[in-house]
Amino acid sequence: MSPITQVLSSTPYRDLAFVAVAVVALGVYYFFTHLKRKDMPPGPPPAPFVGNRHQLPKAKPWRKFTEWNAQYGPVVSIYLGKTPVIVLGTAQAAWDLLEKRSNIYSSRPRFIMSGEILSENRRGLMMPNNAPWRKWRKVLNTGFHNRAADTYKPIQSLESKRLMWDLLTQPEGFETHLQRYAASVVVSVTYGRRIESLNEWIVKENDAAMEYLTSVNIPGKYAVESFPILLKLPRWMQTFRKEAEERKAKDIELYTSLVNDVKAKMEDGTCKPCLAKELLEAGEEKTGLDELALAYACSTPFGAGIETTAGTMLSMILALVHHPEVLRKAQEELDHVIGPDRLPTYEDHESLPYVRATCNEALRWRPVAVLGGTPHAVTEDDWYEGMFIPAGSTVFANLDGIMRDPVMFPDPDNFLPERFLTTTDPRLKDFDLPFGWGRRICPGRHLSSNSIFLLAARIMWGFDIRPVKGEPLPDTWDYTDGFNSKPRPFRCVIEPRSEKARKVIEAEWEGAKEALEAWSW
Ligand code: HEM
Repeated sequence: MSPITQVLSSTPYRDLAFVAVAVVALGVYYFFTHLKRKDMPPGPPPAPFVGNRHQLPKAKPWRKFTEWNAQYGPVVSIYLGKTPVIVLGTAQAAWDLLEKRSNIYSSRPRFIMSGEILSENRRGLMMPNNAPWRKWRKVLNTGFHNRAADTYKPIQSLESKRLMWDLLTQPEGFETHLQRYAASVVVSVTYGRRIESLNEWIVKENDAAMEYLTSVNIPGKYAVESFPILLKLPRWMQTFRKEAEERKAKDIELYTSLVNDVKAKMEDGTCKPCLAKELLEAGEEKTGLDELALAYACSTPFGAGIETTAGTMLSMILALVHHPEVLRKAQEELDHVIGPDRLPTYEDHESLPYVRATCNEALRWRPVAVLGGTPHAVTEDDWYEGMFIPAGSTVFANLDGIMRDPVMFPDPDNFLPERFLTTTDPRLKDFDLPFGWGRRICPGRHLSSNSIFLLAARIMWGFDIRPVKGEPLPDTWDYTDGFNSKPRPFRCVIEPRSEKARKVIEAEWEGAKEALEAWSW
């Protein structure tokens, strides 16, 4: 042993050497992080290795994002572990980057457990911007673009009559009724079959698949998300795969059996228009999707279209409980345009500007996709207003903050449909901000806008909505956690506005029953 080695191996010197190495390593880490961060958007200083993770609350992280945007500006950068994260806090920043530079801002961060292992890269929502995603996206765009969405107006209208009946006969269950409506529309437009109750197997099985998907998506739950090198271990050592692969087998069985049912219905000539039918008729050559990819594509709306639509309607009801003046104005418009003898229809859309503004305001006041949906990822280094955004950054468009930006929406916490009537900003007139940006914009936006308009018009036409007498008003900030945030259960009174309204609702439901039969399997 050399004299130097001898000295260093004695205990006090060994400890000192260890501390010295640690200090130098930290110094190097800080130097390089600072160098990289120096030009990046401002934000709270990250801690070594964990970044800003410890500063983010486990529940409702978007509230912290909104605070940071208020403190540091419309574009903020933080670190989650070693991944740079960009938080956009104004619509302008989101438009400039996600819309105008959509060619490099439309990818996704890597989802190893949920996207790669559980879904074999077949769930488009989590796919990066690559050729399979573009095929998947084309199929959904074709299935639900503006005119294609019109195909589904009849089933939406029939289901809304069922909803009106449910509200008439069992008003306290309004949350379940909205959820059932949204689930039935989604299952009808994908597989051509409606659902009568949330207890049906098709809902339960799909719910189980979604629940598992959400459960594996929790940051920090699996070491492999932070250390992808674990994927290089021999397969038998990758124990984290086992449960997810078992679930994958069940998902595949469920999704293919649902498409096989549609095939059988097509053969006996009784299949209703739906996404699965359209894709099967087009064939693999046109869609570019093999059987399994097709089955996964058809499963998409179940995860993306139920909570979002029902959650927005719940926010609207909560807002109306607090703002009787809005309900009164909408009812004045409905009485004037529709009168007492019939339900509003899609044809009344252009004649009901205040109802339309109320729908926009519900989408703005409490955006259900509160973090702007699944985060985007940027694929090339970029500069924006003098700030450096490195390739590989995760990008959140924080709708919570964007929708409460006082410059774009003065008095943002107020529920004010009028803001959409008096605006001269074309981007508010054609309000698709709640549905995201660029190539990732929500493909279900026409379908869900059609639902929200018809439900809002019919419910406000037929019912009075009030707080429960003697109870405090429900809390307007008591919302669920998760990527989709909706009001936690609350109570209110929902009553028919008149005897005449009750009669119309009963008669419409009687008339709808037979037509709905054709959608029941
Ligand atoms: C009120 C109802 C809805 C709202 C507020 C909403 C909102 C959003 C938002 C904000 C995004 C993220 C966009 C982005 O990444 O920039 C999104 C994506 C998506 N939405 Fe919706 N959505 C709704 C209903 C629906 C419905 C009914 C469907 C299905 C028919 C649907 C299917 C999807 C899909 C598949 C994506 C992912 C697109 C992709 O990754 O390329 N959504 N939605």
